[in-house]
Parts: sequence; C-alpha cells; structure tokens
Amino acid sequence: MFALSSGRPPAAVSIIRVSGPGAHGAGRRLAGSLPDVRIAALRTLRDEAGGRLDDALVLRFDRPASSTGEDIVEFHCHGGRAVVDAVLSALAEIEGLRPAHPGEFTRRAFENGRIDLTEAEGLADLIEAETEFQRKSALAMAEGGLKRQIEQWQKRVLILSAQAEAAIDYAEDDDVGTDPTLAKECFELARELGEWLGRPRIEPLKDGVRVVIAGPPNAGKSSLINAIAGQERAIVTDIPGTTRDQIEVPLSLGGIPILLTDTAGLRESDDTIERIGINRARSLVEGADVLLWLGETKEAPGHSRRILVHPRADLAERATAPEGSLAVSSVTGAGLDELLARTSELAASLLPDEGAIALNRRQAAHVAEAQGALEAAAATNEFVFAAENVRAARVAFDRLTGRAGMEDVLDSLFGRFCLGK
Ligand SMILES: Nc1nc2c(c(=O)[nH]1)N(C=O)[C@@H](CNc1ccc(C(=O)N[C@@H](CCC(=O)O)C(=O)O)cc1)CN2
Ligand SMILES: Nc1nc2c(ncn2[C@@H]2O[C@H](COP(=O)(O)OP(=O)(O)OP(=O)(O)O)[C@@H](O)[C@H]2O)c(=O)[nH]1
Ligand SMILES: [Mg+2]
Repeated sequence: MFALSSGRPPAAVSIIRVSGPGAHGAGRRLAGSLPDVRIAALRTLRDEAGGRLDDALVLRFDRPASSTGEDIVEFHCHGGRAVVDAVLSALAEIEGLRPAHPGEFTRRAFENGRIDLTEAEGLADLIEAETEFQRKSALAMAEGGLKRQIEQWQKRVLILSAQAEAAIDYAEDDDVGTDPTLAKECFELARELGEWLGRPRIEPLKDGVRVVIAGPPNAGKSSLINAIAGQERAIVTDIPGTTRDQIEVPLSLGGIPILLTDTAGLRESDDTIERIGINRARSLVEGADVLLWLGETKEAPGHSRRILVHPRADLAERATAPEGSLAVSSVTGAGLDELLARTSELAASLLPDEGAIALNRRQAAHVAEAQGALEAAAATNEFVFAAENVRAARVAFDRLTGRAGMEDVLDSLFGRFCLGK
C-alpha cells in the first residue's frame, strides 16, 4: 500500500510512502535501484515507459526495523501537484500495490506490534496537537509512557492471577479461605488505579476546558462573551430572551485552552424556541467545567467550580457587588482581567501537568473496569471468584493496550510461577 504522507501539495517537498512486501520492488521499478537501508539517495523516478517523473530522494527501510514493521520505501519528491499525482499513478500501475486507507500506516504499526493502542492514540493526538501543552502530552503517550505503566500493572496482575489460580488448585474443597496477601495486593493495585482515575484527563486539554456563562435573561451574558472574545459574536439586545442557541468561543488564556459558551437566559417561558434554548442552557451548566454565574447569588446552581459575577457594574444602581461576587462591566471592561485570571486558575486545575500522561475517555473506562474487578477480588473470600475478577482485570488491561491474544499472557504466567512446587 502507498500514500502521500506529507501535507497537501503544492509544497516544497512531498513524501510518498510505500509499505508492505511489495515496497522494495516498487521502489526499484520507479527508481531503478534502491539505496542502502536508511541512507537517502537521489534518484530519477521513471514510469514504465521510461518517462521521467521527478528527481527525488529515496529512502529504504527493511522490515522489521521500520515504523510499520514492514519493508518501506519513501520518495521525497518535489511537492508539485502534478509531480505527486504522476508518482502516485505510477505506483497504482504496479501489480499488487494499492492506495492506503486513512490511518493504515499506523494501523499496520499496531498490527505488527510496533506500537500498542495507547501509543497509536498518542500519535493521533500528536498529529492534531496545536499547542505546546498538547504536543508534550501527546508525545508522552506516543512514546509509550502509558504503555510502560500498563505493562507494570499487567505484571502485577499476572502474579495475582497465578496466586489465585494456585490457591484454587491447592485449597482443600472444604478449606476455602482468604489469602491476605492476595487481597491486600488487589486492594493496593485498585487504589493506585483509582489515583490515576482521579487525575486530570486529556479531553479538557484537547477540546478546551468548558467554561459556561449562565444566568437570567438580560443579565449581560452575551455582552460578556463579546467583551472577552473582543468581537461581536453573540447578538445583544435589551429584549430578555435574545440568546437561544449556545454560542461557543474557543480561546487560549495564558496557554490554557478554553471553550467559552454563552447560553440562553434561564427563566420560565411559554415560547417554544426559547424553551428549547433554556433546556440546552441547563444541560450546558450541568456539563460545565467552570461556571460563570451572572445572576443572584441565591439562585446560583451548585457547582464545584463557579465564579459569581456581578455584571453591568458600571451602572449607578449596580455599583456595589454583593459579598463574594466579582463586579464586571462589559462596557468599561472593569473587572474583566480579574475574571479571566480567576477563570484560568480554575481551568488550570482540570488540566494535566505539562508533559504528564493523561488518560482519555476510552483508557479511563478500561482502567475503571480493572479497578472494579480488583476491588471485587479484594473483597471476596472465595478464591474462584477472586481468580475470576483478577482475570477480568487482566482482560481490561489487554483491552487498554489493544492486545487480543492471550498466549504471551499464559506463557509469562506459568514462567513466573512454579505450580509444581
Ligand atoms: N521521512 C519520515 N519521517 C518521519 C516518519 C516517517 O515515516 N518518514 N515518521 C512516521 O511516523 C515519524 C518517525 N517515526 C518513525 C518511527 C520508527 C521508525 C523506525 O524505523 N523504527 C525502527 C528502528 C528504530 C531505530 O533505528 O532506532 C524500529 O522501531 O525497529 C522510523 C520512523 C516522523 N518522521
Ligand atoms: N451598562 C451596561 N449595560 C450592559 C452591560 N452588559 C450588558 N448590558 C446591556 O444589557 C442588556 C442585555 O444584554 P445581553 O448581553 O444581551 O444580555 P443576555 O444575558 O445575553 O440576555 P439574554 O440573551 O436575553 O439572556 C443589553 O441592553 C446590553 O447592552 C454592561 O456591562 N453595562
Ligand atoms: Mg444573550
């Protein structure tokens, strides 16, 4: 299979990669001969009829020492659209070669055991990374930070598995009791997994921390989002119930990604459209990471990270903010810096430390699965049930890394534990 691996032409240089058993043959067909492995060399690429396609740098990798684990040839061509099309067409002519599916190079790397699922996820995030923060976090995942941690968990779970199985084998039928070390280690591992689950996740880093502006109609919510965005994003009128659809403004506060959302004013309404907007506003408030509340303090929804805002503070009748409320004016800009500072402080607490491994939703689900199973294993005094749950934890870790086969698991299980003793 082959594909253009670099960005969309025209570009200075375009890289076309070929991976699989036919890669070297294809390289020779186009380039005449291949350079030594991992040594770039200049070649004239030609089509079947001998017509010149381009002068390109050619690179060759021999399996398994390549990014996919297969033979690879790379053509570093001039990045013109017609050049790239011509080389891709010449490759398509070659028997047994076909264009790659999206993500297929990474998929092959996974299938050939070069990377596990968490590394593949890290690579996907790395390619999408737009900020330094995102890049460092994705790179930590892509270079195996989580994979190594899971391998350590797997080792411990294998020993537990062996202990539990051995206990079943050797327990007298009527002598099934607890193994305090087994229960203790299950408990300890479950606790450690719980600690990981309690850490900040990757989603706020990727999608932005969800900061929701909410409050009654006409409070000045849309004016506030416009003032923060520095442009007229939301419609502002003195008619209560102006905003219906949510309005989202992505911003970066000192490097912290924020998704700021304006919502419909909360009130009882007979207007069908407004009511739909209000329902959306309510669920946005519920899902908010940080809530900016522009209403009365006593009406404020309970939220663990909320800032009470006293808007329109430039008006004489609103000159004094109630205790605990931050006076803000979208007209004069007063209080905005303080509001943003407090917002980014709350938002920062939801983000992983720079370069730290942060679980994504899928990974966290499997970690939670393993945690639950180990807790159950720790709580029981039935070896059979304990063994079953330890096995479930093992499966959860295998799902986490995307590993399906159990052969190596069994090998290391029996290699570690001498059942004949
Ligand atoms: N030209 C080019 N640049 C690229 C890539 C590529 O495929 N081509 N990559 C595409 O993702 C990234 C580099 N990733 C790579 C990952 C592994 C191997 C590799 O050959 N691994 C072997 C040998 C390792 C070694 O020599 O240390 C191995 O793991 O066995 C190569 C590139 C970014 N830059
Ligand atoms: N003086 C003053 N007026 C403001 C300020 N913020 C908003 N207003 C006015 O208050 C009225 C309502 O403002 P909006 O921003 O539309 O209020 P809202 O909370 O979005 O209202 P709904 O979308 O209806 O829920 C408008 O007439 C604004 O011009 C402010 O800081 N100072
Ligand atoms: Mg509004």
